[in-house]
Amino acid sequence: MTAAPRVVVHPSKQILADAAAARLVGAIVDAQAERGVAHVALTGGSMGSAIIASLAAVPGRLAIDPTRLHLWWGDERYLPAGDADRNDTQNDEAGLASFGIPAEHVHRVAGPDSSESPEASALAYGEAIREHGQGSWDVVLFGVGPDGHVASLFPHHPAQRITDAIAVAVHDSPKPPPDRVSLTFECFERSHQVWFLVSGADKAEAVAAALAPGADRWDVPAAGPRGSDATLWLVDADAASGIG
Ligand SMILES: O=C1O[C@H](COP(=O)(O)O)[C@@H](O)[C@H](O)[C@H]1O
Repeated sequence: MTAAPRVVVHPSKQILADAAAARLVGAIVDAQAERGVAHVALTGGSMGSAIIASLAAVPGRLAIDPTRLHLWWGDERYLPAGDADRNDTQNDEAGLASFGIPAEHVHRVAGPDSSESPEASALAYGEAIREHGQGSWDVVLFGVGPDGHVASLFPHHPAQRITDAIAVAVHDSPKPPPDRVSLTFECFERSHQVWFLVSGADKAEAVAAALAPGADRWDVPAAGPRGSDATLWLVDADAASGIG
C-alpha cells in the first residue's frame, strides 16, 4: 500500500527549502524514536543542496542523534571523489559536515578513482545498502528535472527497467555527465516517505505531468516513486503553476 501524492505549495524556493528542512528534522527524529536508526537518501541538484543549507539553521536539528543517522544518495554522477559536479560534493559544500554525522555513516558512491566501472560501483553501493539491512528508507529526497527525471532515472532510459538490483549503472545520460549510478525504482519502493523537492517555473510542466492521472513513470519518472506512509510534493509557487 502506498500513500497518494500530496502537494504542499510554498511561496518561494527559500521558504520551500527552509520548511522542508524543518520537516526533515522532524521525520528523522520520529524515525529514530520509532526504529532506532534513520536512513535518509539525499538528492543532488539545486534543491538537494538548498535543503542541506537550510538544515543548518533549524534549531531543532539538535534533537537528531547523529550517531543513529545514515545518509545515502539516491544517485551520483560517476566522477572522481571531490569533483565539483558530484552530488555529494555539492551537498558537502552546502554544509553537510556541520551535522557531525560520523564519516562512516555518510555513504558515498564510488567514482572512477575507486571503482573499475559504474557497474562495479552500483554493485558495491547495493551491497553496502544490503549490509546495513535497513528494511526501508525513512525518507527519500528527490529533485525533479525539467524532463521529469528523478535520481538518474530518465524518461525512456533502459536503467528504469532494471529489477532485482538495488543500484544500477546509467550510461548515456541525457544530462551530463553521461555515466552515473542510481538507485532503482525497486529500491525506492521500500520507502516510508518519498518527498519531491521542486522549485522553478521550468519544472512546472514536469510537476503537472507527474501528478496527472494515469501518468506513466516510463514517460515521467517522477510519477513512479511513492512512500508507504507519505508521498509529498514540496514545491514552490512557480513549480506548482502548471497543476490544474
Ligand atoms: O542530475 C541530477 O538532476 C536531478 C534534478 O536536479 P535539479 O537541479 O533540476 O533539481 C537531481 O535530483 C539528481 O540528484 C541529479 O543527479
